[in-house]
Amino acid sequence: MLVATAVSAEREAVAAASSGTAHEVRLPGATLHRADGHDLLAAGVGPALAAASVSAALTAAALEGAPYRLVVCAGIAGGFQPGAPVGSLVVADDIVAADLGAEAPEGFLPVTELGFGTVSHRPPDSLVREVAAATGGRVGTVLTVSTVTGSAARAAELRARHPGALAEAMEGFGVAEAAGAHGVPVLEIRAVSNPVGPRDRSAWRIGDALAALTGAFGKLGPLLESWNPHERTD
Ligand SMILES: O=C(O)c1cccc(C(=O)CC[C@H]2O[C@@H](n3cnc4c(=O)[nH]cnc43)[C@H](O)[C@@H]2O)c1
Repeated sequence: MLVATAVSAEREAVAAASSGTAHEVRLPGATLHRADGHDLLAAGVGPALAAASVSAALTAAALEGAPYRLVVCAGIAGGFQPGAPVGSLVVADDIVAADLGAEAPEGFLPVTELGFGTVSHRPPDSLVREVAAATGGRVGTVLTVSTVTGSAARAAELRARHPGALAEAMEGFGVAEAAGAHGVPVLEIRAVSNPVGPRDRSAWRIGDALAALTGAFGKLGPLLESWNPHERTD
C-alpha cells in the first residue's frame, strides 16, 4: 500500500499510528518512507506535483515487480459546514476535480463537457464503507481544488455545483489520476483542519486535524493491509 500526503507533517501523522521504524527509499521524483510493509510519501502540495510524485512511486513499484494494491491519499482539509466540522474525518466516496474546466457566460463547464478526460474517481464502495465504520468518518465527496477557497461566495458556488461535497483539499484528484493510470484502486481520507469559507488562517486547527489523522490510521492498519482488490463485492 502507498499512502500519499501533501507535506511531511501529514506523513509523520500517518506514520505515528504504527510502531515500525521507517527507512528512506530514494527514487527519481519521489522519496518513500518504508515501514511495516507499506510506503509513505510526502507527494507535494497541489494536484500536479502529487500526481507526478505518486506516478513515480507507482512506476518504480511496478518495475520492481511489486505493484501497490492500493493508493491512499491522506491529509488535512477544509470542511464544508455543517457537514464536516473541524476535527472530523471525511472518507471520500467520490474524488472530484472541482476547478478543472472552463468558465463560460452560463457558468463553469467541467472538462468532460469540453470533450476531455474525467473529473471524478470513485473509490471502491465496500472499502469506503469499511473505513468509515472503523474510523467514525463521514462519507461524501472530497473536492480537489488548485486554489484554497477564501470566500463565502466561492464556498456556496462549490456547494451548489457539488451538493454531496463534505471537504476540499488539493491533491486527491491528482493522486487518483496517477493510481487510475496504473489500474490501482484509490482512497482519500481527510481530517478537517478548517472550515471552507472566508480565509482565516488563525482559525486552522492543524494540530487537532493531524491528531485525528493519526487516530484514524491507528484504527485502519489491519483493514487496509489485508484489503484485497480481488475480493471486492462492488
Ligand atoms: O503549517 C503546518 O504546520 C502544516 C502542517 C500540516 C499541513 C499543512 C498544510 O498547509 C497542508 C496544506 C494541505 O492542506 C490541505 N488543505 C487544508 N485545508 C484546506 C482548504 O481549506 N482548502 C484546500 N486545501 C486544504 C490541502 O490539501 C493542502 O495541500 C501545514
